[in-house]
Amino acid sequence: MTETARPSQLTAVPNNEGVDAAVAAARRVVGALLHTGDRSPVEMAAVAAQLDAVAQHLERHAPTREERLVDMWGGEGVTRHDPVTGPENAVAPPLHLDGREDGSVEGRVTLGLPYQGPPGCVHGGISALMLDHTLGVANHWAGDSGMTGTLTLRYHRPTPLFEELVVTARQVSVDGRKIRTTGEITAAGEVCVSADGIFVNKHLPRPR
Ligand SMILES: CCCCCCCC/C=C\CCCCCCCC(=O)SCCNC(=O)CCNC(=O)[C@H](O)C(C)(C)COP(=O)(O)OP(=O)(O)OC[C@H]1O[C@@H](n2cnc3c(N)ncnc32)[C@H](O)[C@@H]1OP(=O)(O)O
Repeated sequence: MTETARPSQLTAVPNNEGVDAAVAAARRVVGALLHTGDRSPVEMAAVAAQLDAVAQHLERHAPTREERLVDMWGGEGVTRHDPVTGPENAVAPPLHLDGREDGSVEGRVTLGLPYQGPPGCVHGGISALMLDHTLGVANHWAGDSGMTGTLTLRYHRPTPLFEELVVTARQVSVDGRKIRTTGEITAAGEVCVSADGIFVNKHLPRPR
């Protein structure tokens, strides 16, 4: 058998239509607003009015929050709305994750200005968010999963914006309800952040 692992998609594939397309446009707006700022000839009051009109239109036609929560947690929809990979979530970078035959998961992402912490670098909380989620998905891929109990991070070097990051995670052990999972973010082959997590096998009921 060769070394080549057959990747398996662990994140919802964007539809490029419907809400996914609107969310992709919204992400672009968030990036463009931050990039443009107030030192430009753009009439921001007009931009604000346009965006408010869009928000009002959406809110008028939205189901109740309870209905939407049931919808979100139905079927295989669980990866469509999370804040890391979800194509329906404008806050998500989004990171795309694949499962590997060796039991690990891997994703690639390039982050822009909305995720900045130190100058030109990724905010540490964003790195923590991506690692928490990726470790959680690695647990699903391995077969035993749970909620994050303790997540320990080591920030080895600043994580660059505008460069491809590789986020990886793997389940290390299962001891009763306690699951140990590790992961890291690398840039150009160098480890920027490493994570060591204890997850506890517990799942909250899905809204019905
Ligand atoms: C295209 C389709 C693809 C399909 C495939 C899709 C796959 C992917 C799908 C979906 C991926 C989703 C990925 C999500 C990832 C993100 C995860 C989160 O963000 S979770 C939110 C943050 N975490 C919380 O809010 C927890 C809050 N805390 C609690 O609820 C409890 O404290 C909990 C559950 C952590 C523990 O409570 P107890 O009562 O169940 O635990 P006790 O019975 O006391 O302890 C059991 C054992 O665990 C240890 N333990 C308990 N708490 C611990 C802790 N906080 N840290 C470490 N160990 C702990 C204890 O020492 C004990 O160990 P001893 O058996 O004695 O050895």
